[in-house]
Amino acid sequence: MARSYRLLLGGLGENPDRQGLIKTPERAAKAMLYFTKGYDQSLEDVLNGAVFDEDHDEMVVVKDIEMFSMCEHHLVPFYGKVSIGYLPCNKILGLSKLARIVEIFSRRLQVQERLTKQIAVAVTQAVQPAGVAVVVEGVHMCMVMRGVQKINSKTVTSTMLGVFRDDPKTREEFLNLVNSK
Ligand SMILES: Nc1nc2c(ncn2[C@@H]2O[C@H](COP(=O)(O)OP(=O)(O)OP(=O)(O)O)[C@@H](O)[C@H]2O)c(=O)[nH]1
Ligand SMILES: [Zn+2]
Repeated sequence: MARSYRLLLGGLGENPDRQGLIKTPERAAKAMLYFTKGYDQSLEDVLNGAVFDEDHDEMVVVKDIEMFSMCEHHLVPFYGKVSIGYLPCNKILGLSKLARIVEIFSRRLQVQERLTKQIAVAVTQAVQPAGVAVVVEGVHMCMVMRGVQKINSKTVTSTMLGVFRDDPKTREEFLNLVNSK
């Protein structure tokens, strides 16, 4: 990867051997590997056994989880926040694990729609709840810094599984909780 970044600097007409750029290919490769570290993570590792038996069947919502991802079309960032709700079926998940699940799938080359669905499916796999809801609000730098340059645009995507898909009241309760201050 560092060799590729060196070529890229040449392609920009830069001198990769000038002082400020000598270590840039290694730095950039390291940064890109960090932005995509989710490829090396599995759901099982991240859960670390933090699934607990609990007689709780009311909605759990963790909202406004920060998310940084990389647009797979332009290799520039998109970022925003993720809200996750689930309706437990006698099993709950360590709360931090919801944020860690966001990390597994956001730290990859992504489109926001797939990211949203992958998070919902992972929560389902982790605790087999009665339903899962995920809403992602993202700002895409490919639409801000280039292209159509719409600096205030936000993209909202959602995935509703189980009761959140089938029951409008459950979905509404989730959306009210997510949209409340
Ligand atoms: N659905 C979806 N599209 C995305 C996402 N991120 C970027 N895109 C879009 O991917 C598309 C790629 O379109 P192309 O026409 O091949 O590329 P482009 O010429 O750079 O397009 P413009 O961005 O319109 O200038 C663009 O419409 C982007 O807005 C995403 O997360 N989801
Ligand atoms: Zn893009």
